[in-house]
Amino acid sequence: MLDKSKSVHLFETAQNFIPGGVNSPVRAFKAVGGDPIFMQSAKGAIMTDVDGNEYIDLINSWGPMILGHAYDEITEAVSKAIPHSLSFGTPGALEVDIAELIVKMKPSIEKVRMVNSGTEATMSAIRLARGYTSREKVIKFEGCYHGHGDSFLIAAGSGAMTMGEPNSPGVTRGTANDTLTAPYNDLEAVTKLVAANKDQVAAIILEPVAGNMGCVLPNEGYLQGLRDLCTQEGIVLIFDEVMTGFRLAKGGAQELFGVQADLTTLGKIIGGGMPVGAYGGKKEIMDYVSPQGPVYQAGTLSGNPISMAAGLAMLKHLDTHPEVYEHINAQSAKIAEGTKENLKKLGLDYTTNEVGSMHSLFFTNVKVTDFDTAKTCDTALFGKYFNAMLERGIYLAPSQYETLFICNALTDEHVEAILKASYESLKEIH
Ligand SMILES: Cc1ncc(COP(=O)(O)O)c(C=O)c1O
Ligand SMILES: N[C@H](C=O)CCC(=O)O
Repeated sequence: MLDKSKSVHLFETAQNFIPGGVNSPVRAFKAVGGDPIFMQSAKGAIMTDVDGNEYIDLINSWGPMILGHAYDEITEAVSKAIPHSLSFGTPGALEVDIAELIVKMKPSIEKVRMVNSGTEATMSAIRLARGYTSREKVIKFEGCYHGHGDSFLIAAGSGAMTMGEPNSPGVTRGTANDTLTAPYNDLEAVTKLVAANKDQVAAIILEPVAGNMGCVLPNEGYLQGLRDLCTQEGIVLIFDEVMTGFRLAKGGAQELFGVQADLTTLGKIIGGGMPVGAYGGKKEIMDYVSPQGPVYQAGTLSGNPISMAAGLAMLKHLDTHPEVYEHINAQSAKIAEGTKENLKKLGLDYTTNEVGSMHSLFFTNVKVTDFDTAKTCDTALFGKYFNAMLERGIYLAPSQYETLFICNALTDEHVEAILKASYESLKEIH
Protein backbone atom coordinates (compact mmCIF):
# COMPACT_ATOMS: atom_id res chain seq x y z
CA MET A 1 0.00 0.00 0.00
CA LEU A 2 1.20 3.52 -0.83
CA ASP A 3 1.98 5.74 2.15
CA LYS A 4 -0.59 8.54 1.80
CA SER A 5 -0.38 9.86 5.36
CA LYS A 6 0.45 13.47 4.46
CA SER A 7 -2.35 13.59 1.87
CA VAL A 8 -4.78 12.14 4.40
CA HIS A 9 -3.78 14.76 6.97
CA LEU A 10 -4.05 17.61 4.46
CA PHE A 11 -7.50 16.42 3.40
CA GLU A 12 -8.68 16.28 7.01
CA THR A 13 -7.53 19.88 7.53
CA ALA A 14 -8.85 21.05 4.16
CA GLN A 15 -12.35 19.83 4.96
CA ASN A 16 -12.49 22.31 7.86
CA PHE A 17 -11.86 25.29 5.62
CA ILE A 18 -12.80 24.39 2.04
CA PRO A 19 -16.21 22.93 1.04
CA GLY A 20 -15.62 19.20 0.62
CA GLY A 21 -11.91 19.87 1.09
CA VAL A 22 -11.35 20.68 -2.58
CA ASN A 23 -11.62 23.62 -4.94
CA SER A 24 -13.30 21.65 -7.71
CA PRO A 25 -15.64 18.71 -7.04
CA VAL A 26 -14.23 15.94 -9.27
CA ARG A 27 -10.91 16.17 -7.42
CA ALA A 28 -12.51 14.86 -4.23
CA PHE A 29 -12.43 11.16 -5.28
CA LYS A 30 -16.09 10.91 -4.20
CA ALA A 31 -16.91 8.86 -7.27
CA VAL A 32 -14.08 6.39 -6.77
CA GLY A 33 -13.80 6.16 -2.97
CA GLY A 34 -10.82 7.04 -0.81
CA ASP A 35 -9.21 10.40 -0.14
CA PRO A 36 -7.75 12.71 -2.77
CA ILE A 37 -4.00 12.76 -3.28
CA PHE A 38 -2.33 16.14 -2.75
CA MET A 39 0.38 16.85 -5.30
CA GLN A 40 3.68 18.50 -4.56
CA SER A 41 5.36 18.79 -7.96
CA ALA A 42 5.29 17.48 -11.50
CA LYS A 43 7.71 17.30 -14.38
CA GLY A 44 7.09 15.82 -17.81
CA ALA A 45 4.64 12.91 -17.49
CA ILE A 46 5.27 12.31 -13.79
CA MET A 47 3.52 13.83 -10.77
CA THR A 48 4.91 13.49 -7.24
CA ASP A 49 2.61 13.71 -4.23
CA VAL A 50 3.28 15.24 -0.81
CA ASP A 51 4.26 11.77 0.52
CA GLY A 52 6.83 11.32 -2.23
CA ASN A 53 4.86 8.79 -4.32
CA GLU A 54 5.25 9.12 -8.08
CA TYR A 55 2.50 8.69 -10.67
CA ILE A 56 2.36 8.59 -14.45
CA ASP A 57 -0.17 11.33 -15.12
CA LEU A 58 -3.00 10.57 -17.54
CA ILE A 59 -5.06 13.69 -16.80
CA ASN A 60 -2.44 16.36 -17.42
CA SER A 61 -4.38 19.01 -15.52
CA TRP A 62 -7.52 17.99 -17.43
CA GLY A 63 -5.88 18.56 -20.78
CA PRO A 64 -3.62 21.60 -20.99
CA MET A 65 -0.27 19.95 -20.29
CA ILE A 66 0.12 18.83 -23.90
CA LEU A 67 3.90 19.27 -23.63
CA GLY A 68 4.06 17.72 -20.15
CA HIS A 69 4.39 19.39 -16.77
CA ALA A 70 6.77 22.30 -16.16
CA TYR A 71 7.92 22.33 -19.78
CA ASP A 72 11.12 24.37 -19.94
CA GLU A 73 10.08 26.74 -22.74
CA ILE A 74 6.90 27.61 -20.84
CA THR A 75 8.43 28.02 -17.38
CA GLU A 76 11.21 30.14 -18.89
CA ALA A 77 8.65 32.40 -20.63
CA VAL A 78 6.81 32.78 -17.31
CA SER A 79 10.03 33.54 -15.40
CA LYS A 80 10.92 36.14 -17.99
CA ALA A 81 7.52 37.83 -17.71
CA ILE A 82 7.28 37.90 -13.90
CA PRO A 83 9.73 40.77 -13.19
CA HIS A 84 7.75 43.02 -15.54
CA SER A 85 4.63 42.90 -13.28
CA LEU A 86 2.09 40.21 -12.47
CA SER A 87 -0.79 42.28 -13.82
CA PHE A 88 -1.07 45.62 -15.59
CA GLY A 89 -4.84 46.03 -15.94
CA THR A 90 -3.95 47.75 -19.22
CA PRO A 91 -3.38 46.29 -22.67
CA GLY A 92 -0.02 44.57 -23.14
CA ALA A 93 2.00 43.36 -26.11
CA LEU A 94 1.68 39.64 -25.32
CA GLU A 95 -2.12 39.81 -25.68
CA VAL A 96 -1.71 41.01 -29.25
CA ASP A 97 0.85 38.29 -30.02
CA ILE A 98 -1.31 35.47 -28.71
CA ALA A 99 -4.47 36.77 -30.40
CA GLU A 100 -2.62 36.93 -33.72
CA LEU A 101 -1.32 33.39 -33.28
CA ILE A 102 -4.73 31.96 -32.33
CA VAL A 103 -6.28 33.59 -35.41
CA LYS A 104 -3.51 32.12 -37.55
CA MET A 105 -3.84 28.62 -36.12
CA LYS A 106 -7.67 28.44 -36.05
CA PRO A 107 -9.14 29.46 -39.39
CA SER A 108 -12.72 30.00 -38.10
CA ILE A 109 -11.48 32.59 -35.59
CA GLU A 110 -11.10 36.09 -37.02
CA LYS A 111 -11.15 37.92 -33.70
CA VAL A 112 -10.65 36.62 -30.18
CA ARG A 113 -11.30 37.94 -26.64
CA MET A 114 -9.31 36.62 -23.67
CA VAL A 115 -11.02 35.66 -20.40
CA ASN A 116 -9.85 33.70 -17.35
CA SER A 117 -11.47 30.26 -17.60
CA GLY A 118 -13.44 27.96 -19.86
CA THR A 119 -16.57 28.81 -17.88
CA GLU A 120 -16.16 32.51 -18.60
CA ALA A 121 -15.55 31.73 -22.26
CA THR A 122 -18.79 29.77 -22.71
CA MET A 123 -20.88 32.20 -20.63
CA SER A 124 -19.60 35.09 -22.70
CA ALA A 125 -20.07 33.27 -26.00
CA ILE A 126 -23.76 32.58 -25.40
CA ARG A 127 -24.39 36.14 -24.22
CA LEU A 128 -22.79 37.28 -27.45
CA ALA A 129 -24.87 34.86 -29.52
CA ARG A 130 -28.02 36.13 -27.80
CA GLY A 131 -27.05 39.75 -28.36
CA TYR A 132 -26.15 39.10 -31.98
CA THR A 133 -29.33 37.20 -32.89
CA SER A 134 -31.76 38.98 -30.52
CA ARG A 135 -32.98 35.52 -29.54
CA GLU A 136 -32.94 33.98 -26.06
CA LYS A 137 -32.89 30.18 -26.20
CA VAL A 138 -29.79 28.04 -26.31
CA ILE A 139 -29.51 24.36 -27.17
CA LYS A 140 -26.96 22.19 -25.40
CA PHE A 141 -26.51 18.44 -25.49
CA GLU A 142 -27.04 15.99 -22.63
CA GLY A 143 -23.72 14.98 -21.09
CA CYS A 144 -21.78 17.90 -22.54
CA TYR A 145 -20.12 20.17 -19.98
CA HIS A 146 -19.46 23.81 -20.65
CA GLY A 147 -18.30 24.93 -17.23
CA HIS A 148 -20.49 25.95 -14.33
CA GLY A 149 -22.37 28.92 -15.80
CA ASP A 150 -26.07 28.75 -14.84
CA SER A 151 -27.25 28.16 -18.40
CA PHE A 152 -25.07 25.07 -18.71
CA LEU A 153 -25.84 23.20 -15.50
CA ILE A 154 -28.69 21.42 -17.20
CA ALA A 155 -28.07 17.75 -18.05
CA ALA A 156 -24.39 18.59 -17.56
CA GLY A 157 -21.52 16.13 -17.80
CA SER A 158 -18.18 16.02 -15.91
CA GLY A 159 -18.37 16.56 -12.12
CA ALA A 160 -22.10 17.30 -12.29
CA MET A 161 -22.72 13.88 -13.88
CA THR A 162 -20.22 12.21 -11.55
CA MET A 163 -21.96 13.59 -8.45
CA GLY A 164 -25.37 12.65 -9.90
CA GLU A 165 -26.39 16.32 -10.04
CA PRO A 166 -26.65 17.12 -13.74
CA ASN A 167 -29.23 19.83 -12.90
CA SER A 168 -27.89 21.99 -10.09
CA PRO A 169 -29.97 23.66 -7.38
CA GLY A 170 -29.46 27.43 -7.52
CA VAL A 171 -30.17 27.70 -11.24
CA THR A 172 -33.40 29.70 -11.61
CA ARG A 173 -36.33 28.22 -13.47
CA GLY A 174 -36.16 31.14 -15.89
CA THR A 175 -32.56 30.36 -16.83
CA ALA A 176 -33.27 26.64 -17.07
CA ASN A 177 -36.24 27.32 -19.36
CA ASP A 178 -33.98 29.11 -21.80
CA THR A 179 -31.66 26.12 -22.09
CA LEU A 180 -33.08 23.39 -24.29
CA THR A 181 -31.38 20.02 -24.30
CA ALA A 182 -31.09 17.33 -26.94
CA PRO A 183 -29.36 13.95 -27.00
CA TYR A 184 -25.80 14.03 -28.37
CA ASN A 185 -25.28 12.48 -31.79
CA ASP A 186 -29.00 12.60 -32.71
CA LEU A 187 -29.43 15.04 -35.59
CA GLU A 188 -33.11 14.32 -35.98
CA ALA A 189 -33.87 15.19 -32.35
CA VAL A 190 -32.09 18.54 -32.49
CA THR A 191 -33.68 19.39 -35.83
CA LYS A 192 -37.13 18.79 -34.30
CA LEU A 193 -36.20 20.89 -31.27
CA VAL A 194 -35.18 23.78 -33.47
CA ALA A 195 -38.40 23.49 -35.48
CA ALA A 196 -40.47 23.52 -32.28
CA ASN A 197 -38.70 26.74 -31.24
CA LYS A 198 -38.59 28.41 -34.63
CA ASP A 199 -36.71 31.75 -34.65
CA GLN A 200 -36.08 31.57 -30.89
CA VAL A 201 -32.78 29.70 -30.75
CA ALA A 202 -29.73 31.95 -30.50
CA ALA A 203 -27.06 29.26 -30.30
CA ILE A 204 -26.32 25.58 -30.44
CA ILE A 205 -23.30 24.78 -28.28
CA LEU A 206 -21.49 21.47 -28.09
CA GLU A 207 -18.22 19.75 -27.48
CA PRO A 208 -17.29 18.59 -31.00
CA VAL A 209 -15.75 15.57 -29.31
CA ALA A 210 -17.46 15.19 -25.95
CA GLY A 211 -14.93 14.72 -23.19
CA ASN A 212 -17.14 15.17 -20.17
CA MET A 213 -19.19 11.96 -20.29
CA GLY A 214 -16.00 10.08 -21.00
CA CYS A 215 -14.68 10.44 -24.53
CA VAL A 216 -17.55 10.33 -27.02
CA LEU A 217 -16.96 10.89 -30.71
CA PRO A 218 -19.37 12.63 -33.07
CA ASN A 219 -21.07 10.26 -35.51
CA GLU A 220 -20.12 10.56 -39.18
CA GLY A 221 -21.86 13.66 -40.58
CA TYR A 222 -23.18 14.86 -37.22
CA LEU A 223 -21.07 18.03 -36.97
CA GLN A 224 -21.73 18.93 -40.60
CA GLY A 225 -25.46 18.31 -40.02
CA LEU A 226 -25.41 20.78 -37.12
CA ARG A 227 -23.45 23.25 -39.25
CA ASP A 228 -26.08 23.06 -42.00
CA LEU A 229 -28.96 23.35 -39.53
CA CYS A 230 -27.46 26.46 -37.92
CA THR A 231 -26.74 28.12 -41.26
CA GLN A 232 -30.27 27.42 -42.45
CA GLU A 233 -31.94 28.70 -39.26
CA GLY A 234 -29.69 31.70 -38.50
CA ILE A 235 -28.40 30.05 -35.31
CA VAL A 236 -24.88 30.69 -34.01
CA LEU A 237 -22.97 27.39 -33.91
CA ILE A 238 -20.57 27.32 -30.96
CA PHE A 239 -17.93 24.63 -30.68
CA ASP A 240 -16.66 24.37 -27.14
CA GLU A 241 -13.05 23.41 -27.79
CA VAL A 242 -11.84 23.87 -24.22
CA MET A 243 -10.58 20.27 -24.39
CA THR A 244 -10.08 19.69 -28.10
CA GLY A 245 -8.67 23.05 -29.23
CA PHE A 246 -4.96 22.78 -30.11
CA ARG A 247 -5.03 19.19 -28.79
CA LEU A 248 -6.66 17.15 -31.55
CA ALA A 249 -4.79 19.19 -34.16
CA LYS A 250 -3.34 22.67 -34.49
CA GLY A 251 -6.78 23.77 -35.63
CA GLY A 252 -8.53 21.54 -33.07
CA ALA A 253 -11.63 19.47 -33.79
CA GLN A 254 -12.63 21.90 -36.54
CA GLU A 255 -9.53 20.99 -38.51
CA LEU A 256 -9.85 17.27 -37.76
CA PHE A 257 -13.48 17.01 -38.83
CA GLY A 258 -13.47 19.76 -41.48
CA VAL A 259 -16.40 21.68 -39.98
CA GLN A 260 -16.17 25.35 -38.97
CA ALA A 261 -18.07 26.92 -36.09
CA ASP A 262 -19.29 30.51 -35.91
CA LEU A 263 -17.86 30.92 -32.42
CA THR A 264 -15.28 28.82 -30.62
CA THR A 265 -14.62 28.68 -26.89
CA LEU A 266 -11.14 27.87 -25.64
CA GLY A 267 -9.77 27.34 -22.16
CA LYS A 268 -6.94 25.96 -20.12
CA ILE A 269 -4.88 24.77 -23.10
CA ILE A 270 -4.21 28.30 -24.36
CA GLY A 271 -2.74 29.20 -20.98
CA GLY A 272 -0.38 26.23 -20.97
CA GLY A 273 -1.84 25.44 -17.53
CA MET A 274 -2.37 29.01 -16.31
CA PRO A 275 -5.98 30.15 -15.73
CA VAL A 276 -7.06 31.33 -19.17
CA GLY A 277 -10.01 31.09 -21.50
CA ALA A 278 -11.01 32.78 -24.73
CA TYR A 279 -13.86 33.03 -27.18
CA GLY A 280 -13.52 33.98 -30.78
CA GLY A 281 -15.01 33.60 -34.20
CA LYS A 282 -16.40 35.49 -37.13
CA LYS A 283 -15.49 39.17 -37.16
CA GLU A 284 -19.08 40.11 -37.83
CA ILE A 285 -20.19 38.44 -34.58
CA MET A 286 -17.15 39.35 -32.47
CA ASP A 287 -17.60 43.03 -33.35
CA TYR A 288 -20.75 42.93 -31.21
CA VAL A 289 -18.52 42.66 -28.14
CA SER A 290 -17.95 45.77 -26.01
CA PRO A 291 -16.33 48.31 -26.47
CA GLN A 292 -16.78 47.87 -30.23
CA GLY A 293 -20.32 46.58 -29.91
CA PRO A 294 -23.18 46.54 -27.37
CA VAL A 295 -22.66 43.12 -25.71
CA TYR A 296 -20.87 43.75 -22.42
CA GLN A 297 -18.10 41.47 -21.23
CA ALA A 298 -15.07 42.42 -19.15
CA GLY A 299 -12.35 41.12 -16.82
CA THR A 300 -9.81 42.86 -14.57
CA LEU A 301 -7.26 40.08 -15.05
CA SER A 302 -8.17 39.16 -18.64
CA GLY A 303 -5.08 38.98 -20.83
CA ASN A 304 -2.92 38.69 -17.71
CA PRO A 305 0.73 38.96 -18.79
CA ILE A 306 1.92 35.83 -16.99
CA SER A 307 -0.88 33.70 -18.42
CA MET A 308 -0.29 35.18 -21.86
CA ALA A 309 3.44 34.43 -21.64
CA ALA A 310 2.74 30.79 -20.76
CA GLY A 311 0.06 30.38 -23.42
CA LEU A 312 2.08 32.05 -26.11
CA ALA A 313 5.10 29.83 -25.44
CA MET A 314 2.88 26.75 -25.61
CA LEU A 315 1.06 27.75 -28.80
CA LYS A 316 4.28 28.82 -30.54
CA HIS A 317 5.73 25.41 -29.80
CA LEU A 318 2.66 23.59 -31.09
CA ASP A 319 2.59 25.76 -34.19
CA THR A 320 6.16 24.91 -35.13
CA HIS A 321 6.40 21.27 -33.96
CA PRO A 322 3.90 19.09 -35.83
CA GLU A 323 5.75 16.05 -34.46
CA VAL A 324 4.10 16.72 -31.08
CA TYR A 325 0.76 15.67 -32.56
CA GLU A 326 2.31 12.60 -34.17
CA HIS A 327 3.81 11.56 -30.85
CA ILE A 328 0.82 12.13 -28.56
CA ASN A 329 -1.53 10.45 -31.03
CA ALA A 330 0.80 7.48 -31.44
CA GLN A 331 1.23 7.01 -27.67
CA SER A 332 -2.51 7.30 -27.16
CA ALA A 333 -3.16 4.73 -29.91
CA LYS A 334 -0.70 2.32 -28.26
CA ILE A 335 -2.54 2.65 -24.96
CA ALA A 336 -5.93 2.19 -26.63
CA GLU A 337 -4.78 -0.87 -28.61
CA GLY A 338 -2.97 -2.35 -25.62
CA THR A 339 -6.06 -1.87 -23.45
CA LYS A 340 -8.19 -3.68 -26.03
CA GLU A 341 -5.67 -6.56 -26.08
CA ASN A 342 -5.71 -6.71 -22.27
CA LEU A 343 -9.50 -6.86 -22.26
CA LYS A 344 -9.43 -9.64 -24.82
CA LYS A 345 -6.84 -11.65 -22.90
CA LEU A 346 -8.97 -11.37 -19.77
CA GLY A 347 -12.20 -12.23 -21.59
CA LEU A 348 -13.75 -8.84 -20.74
CA ASP A 349 -16.13 -7.07 -23.03
CA TYR A 350 -15.78 -3.36 -22.22
CA THR A 351 -15.95 -0.39 -24.54
CA THR A 352 -13.11 1.95 -25.47
CA ASN A 353 -13.43 5.25 -27.33
CA GLU A 354 -10.46 7.20 -28.60
CA VAL A 355 -9.51 10.02 -30.91
CA GLY A 356 -6.09 11.67 -31.20
CA SER A 357 -4.65 11.95 -27.71
CA MET A 358 -7.99 11.56 -25.88
CA HIS A 359 -9.43 8.24 -24.79
CA SER A 360 -11.72 6.42 -22.33
CA LEU A 361 -12.27 2.90 -21.10
CA PHE A 362 -15.96 2.48 -20.27
CA PHE A 363 -17.05 -0.27 -17.90
CA THR A 364 -19.97 -1.29 -20.09
CA ASN A 365 -20.36 -3.57 -23.08
CA VAL A 366 -22.65 -1.04 -24.75
CA LYS A 367 -21.28 1.20 -27.52
CA VAL A 368 -21.00 4.66 -25.91
CA THR A 369 -22.34 7.38 -28.18
CA ASP A 370 -24.30 9.66 -25.84
CA PHE A 371 -25.34 10.41 -22.26
CA ASP A 372 -27.74 7.45 -21.96
CA THR A 373 -25.23 4.90 -23.18
CA ALA A 374 -22.51 6.45 -20.99
CA LYS A 375 -24.80 5.97 -18.01
CA THR A 376 -24.83 2.19 -18.56
CA CYS A 377 -21.31 2.04 -17.09
CA ASP A 378 -20.60 0.18 -13.87
CA THR A 379 -19.22 3.17 -11.96
CA ALA A 380 -18.51 1.15 -8.81
CA LEU A 381 -16.26 -1.14 -10.85
CA PHE A 382 -14.55 1.90 -12.36
CA GLY A 383 -13.86 3.09 -8.80
CA LYS A 384 -12.10 -0.21 -8.03
CA TYR A 385 -10.10 0.05 -11.24
CA PHE A 386 -9.11 3.63 -10.47
CA ASN A 387 -7.79 2.68 -7.04
CA ALA A 388 -5.98 -0.41 -8.34
CA MET A 389 -4.25 1.78 -10.95
CA LEU A 390 -3.39 4.44 -8.37
CA GLU A 391 -1.69 1.82 -6.19
CA ARG A 392 0.40 0.91 -9.25
CA GLY A 393 1.44 4.52 -9.78
CA ILE A 394 -0.96 5.47 -12.58
CA TYR A 395 -3.06 8.58 -12.05
CA LEU A 396 -6.35 8.37 -13.95
CA ALA A 397 -9.17 10.92 -13.84
CA PRO A 398 -11.14 10.06 -10.69
CA SER A 399 -14.41 9.55 -12.53
CA GLN A 400 -15.75 7.26 -15.24
CA TYR A 401 -17.18 10.36 -16.90
CA GLU A 402 -13.92 12.07 -17.78
CA THR A 403 -11.41 11.60 -20.57
CA LEU A 404 -7.75 10.66 -20.32
CA PHE A 405 -5.24 12.96 -21.98
CA ILE A 406 -1.78 12.05 -23.23
CA CYS A 407 1.19 14.43 -23.06
CA ASN A 408 4.24 14.64 -25.27
CA ALA A 409 6.54 13.51 -22.45
CA LEU A 410 4.96 10.05 -22.36
CA THR A 411 7.62 7.53 -23.43
CA ASP A 412 7.27 3.92 -24.59
CA GLU A 413 8.42 2.83 -21.12
CA HIS A 414 5.54 4.79 -19.59
CA VAL A 415 3.11 3.20 -22.05
CA GLU A 416 4.40 -0.25 -21.13
CA ALA A 417 4.02 0.52 -17.42
CA ILE A 418 0.46 1.80 -17.95
CA LEU A 419 -0.58 -1.31 -19.88
CA LYS A 420 1.03 -3.66 -17.35
CA ALA A 421 -0.75 -1.85 -14.51
CA SER A 422 -4.01 -1.90 -16.46
CA TYR A 423 -3.79 -5.65 -17.06
CA GLU A 424 -3.04 -6.38 -13.40
CA SER A 425 -5.74 -3.97 -12.18
CA LEU A 426 -8.42 -5.40 -14.46
CA LYS A 427 -7.47 -8.91 -13.32
CA GLU A 428 -7.52 -7.90 -9.67
CA ILE A 429 -11.01 -6.37 -9.72
CA HIS A 430 -12.76 -9.27 -11.50
C1 LIG B 1 -15.53 21.36 -22.74
C2 LIG B 1 -15.37 22.21 -21.52
N1 LIG B 1 -15.92 23.43 -21.50
C3 LIG B 1 -15.79 24.24 -20.45
C4 LIG B 1 -15.08 23.86 -19.35
C5 LIG B 1 -14.95 24.79 -18.21
O1 LIG B 1 -13.65 25.24 -18.06
P1 LIG B 1 -13.13 25.77 -16.65
O2 LIG B 1 -13.09 24.61 -15.73
O3 LIG B 1 -11.78 26.34 -16.98
O4 LIG B 1 -14.07 26.82 -16.20
C6 LIG B 1 -14.48 22.58 -19.32
C7 LIG B 1 -13.69 22.10 -18.18
O5 LIG B 1 -13.84 22.29 -17.07
C8 LIG B 1 -14.63 21.75 -20.44
O6 LIG B 1 -14.10 20.54 -20.46
N1 LIG C 1 -14.11 17.87 -16.82
C1 LIG C 1 -13.60 19.00 -16.13
C2 LIG C 1 -12.71 19.73 -17.04
O1 LIG C 1 -12.51 19.46 -18.16
C3 LIG C 1 -12.91 18.59 -14.91
C4 LIG C 1 -12.14 19.66 -14.22
C5 LIG C 1 -12.88 20.25 -13.08
O2 LIG C 1 -14.06 20.57 -13.20
O3 LIG C 1 -12.25 20.43 -12.05
